[in-house]
Amino acid sequence: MSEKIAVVGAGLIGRAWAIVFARAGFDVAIYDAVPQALDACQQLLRENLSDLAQHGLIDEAPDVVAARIKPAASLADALQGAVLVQENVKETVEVKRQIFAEMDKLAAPDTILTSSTSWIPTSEFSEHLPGRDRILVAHPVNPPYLVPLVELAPAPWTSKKAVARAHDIYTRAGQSPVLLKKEITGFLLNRIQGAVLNEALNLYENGYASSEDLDKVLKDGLGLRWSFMGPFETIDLNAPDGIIDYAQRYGHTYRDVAKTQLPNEWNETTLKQIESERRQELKTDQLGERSRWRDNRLMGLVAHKRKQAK
Ligand SMILES: NC(=O)C1=CN([C@@H]2O[C@H](COP(=O)(O)OP(=O)(O)OC[C@H]3O[C@@H](n4cnc5c(N)ncnc54)[C@H](O)[C@@H]3O)[C@@H](O)[C@H]2O)C=CC1
Ligand SMILES: O=C(O)[C@@H](O)C(=O)[C@H](O)[C@@H](O)CO
Repeated sequence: MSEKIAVVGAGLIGRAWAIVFARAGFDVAIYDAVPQALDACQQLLRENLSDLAQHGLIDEAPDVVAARIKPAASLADALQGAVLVQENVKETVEVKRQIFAEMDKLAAPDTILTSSTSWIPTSEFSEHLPGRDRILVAHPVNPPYLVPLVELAPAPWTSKKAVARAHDIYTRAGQSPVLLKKEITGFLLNRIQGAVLNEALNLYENGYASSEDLDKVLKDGLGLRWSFMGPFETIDLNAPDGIIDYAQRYGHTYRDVAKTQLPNEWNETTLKQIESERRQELKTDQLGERSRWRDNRLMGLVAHKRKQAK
């Protein structure tokens, strides 16, 4: 009998996690407090699975994978017999505290409870729970069935055994887990993503470049290299004698420039201006279609990387 994963919250990320685990052979129970969300989920799952199959990114027929994903009538039913629960509900600490208190009561003592939260450290929603030693953040990147990074961010009281078991399950599910050695808001990816967005907003707001050109800096520049190399690997190759040589050549300039890189206020005026420029390129009712375009481009990239790796 296959191991069971419970997915709580059948929205954008919950649905995607269901695909990740079902594709890897786990049985998946998916639950949502809003029945309509569960209904919508089934159709969207089939669309995503069909696209993945077209790019050769699932090894079984879409229907076989879809058959492993079963809606649960209650939270208790979803958690029954699960080895791991992936929570994907609203991004507020209050809702996370509430759902983890419920799940801690319902789940078997050895079930690992994880949150997809984008920013909230585990200790902010697990501290007072009896089963806190089996709770940790497992933050995905959207969509996790294409972007395999998952950030494991335990609280100081999360047991090493729970972290090791979570790491094993995500690895077997085809993900690429990284481990935070201590807690920080936003973990690794969103802090780095935030630093890039912060500087892009500053440069836009102060009239240095258009939003279109700032997007090009990533998609026709940094993003190309970073699609197969990280920042340290990149600079290690950008000076004849590697990273130290690079630092000796440019480190002082990065330090000086950093003093001018101030926190951005994300003010409404700037964001509305960028939004209006985006809406000239893409109407609001085209966002869904564009998301599928993004996923198909990502699928092509992932399929290419898989071929390269063989
Ligand atoms: N959207 C994204 O790109 C990413 C989101 N995340 C995180 O994943 C979590 C979910 O995000 P999305 O899927 O985008 O949100 P969403 O709004 O698409 O889905 C949330 C779902 O949870 C359900 N829900 C709310 N309260 C519930 C409860 N008490 N019990 C069961 N179901 C409940 C809602 O009905 C809804 O279907 C958030 O913590 C978010 O920060 C993480 C990485 C990427
Ligand atoms: O970008 C992503 O996929 C993830 O890092 C997320 O957590 C959210 O979408 C993030 O961008 C917003 O918090």
